[in-house]
Amino acid sequence: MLECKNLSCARNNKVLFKNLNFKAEPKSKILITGPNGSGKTSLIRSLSGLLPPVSGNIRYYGKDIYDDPKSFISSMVYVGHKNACKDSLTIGENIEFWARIRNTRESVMAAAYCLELQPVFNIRYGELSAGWKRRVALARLLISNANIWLIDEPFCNLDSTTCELVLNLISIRSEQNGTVIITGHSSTEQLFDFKTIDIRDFNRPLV
Ligand SMILES: Nc1ncnc2c1ncn2[C@@H]1O[C@H](COP(=O)(O)OP(=O)(O)OP(=O)(O)O)[C@@H](O)[C@H]1O
Repeated sequence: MLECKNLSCARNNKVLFKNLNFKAEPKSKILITGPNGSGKTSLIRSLSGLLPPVSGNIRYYGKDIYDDPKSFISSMVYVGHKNACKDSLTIGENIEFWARIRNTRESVMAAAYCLELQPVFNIRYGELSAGWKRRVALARLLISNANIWLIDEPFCNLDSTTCELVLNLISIRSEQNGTVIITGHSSTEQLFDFKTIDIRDFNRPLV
């Protein structure tokens, strides 16, 4: 279980949120929401171990993730705003690159299949449209074997059919004892079964 206790975050001396508490159990899906600039990306980066909070802590099964980052990192996968792919490599080569890091090369074709990437598998990433690029980035989730998926705006640039596809993959991950935390600007009908954390509920000034 991932647990945030009294989490506070500031950027450029501006408090984004304060005393944020939540528990993310296995088999859960959580949506972090709020307006532009409210701190959704900052929160999900904190949860991924990339942005230490100003105060409070994030524990994974009781251990502070910033005390033992190595063991936490192997349990989670983070897909940020940026797709983190190389333009000059093909889709297959990009996915294989991540799979080598995770030691999961056998899952490359399955990941490509789940995200229906076969038609572009041998095309260079730099030549793809924004939506296809996002699909490639999301393949990182599937080659990770991680229990916790942290995804910053997963549906950015995706058409409605692909959104459905990704929502299905998220549901399967959570049903298989996973925890999926995503960010988005608002809750929609499609996300009705996500628990929502609205950053605005925690953005009172620090005193
Ligand atoms: N690397 C950074 N250095 C300094 N300040 C930053 C940095 N990244 C973000 N900020 C500031 O932190 C605040 C929150 O940004 P953040 O990206 O977390 O918000 P957000 O809710 O995800 O926004 P959006 O919906 O626009 O993506 C903003 O005021 C932003 O300017």
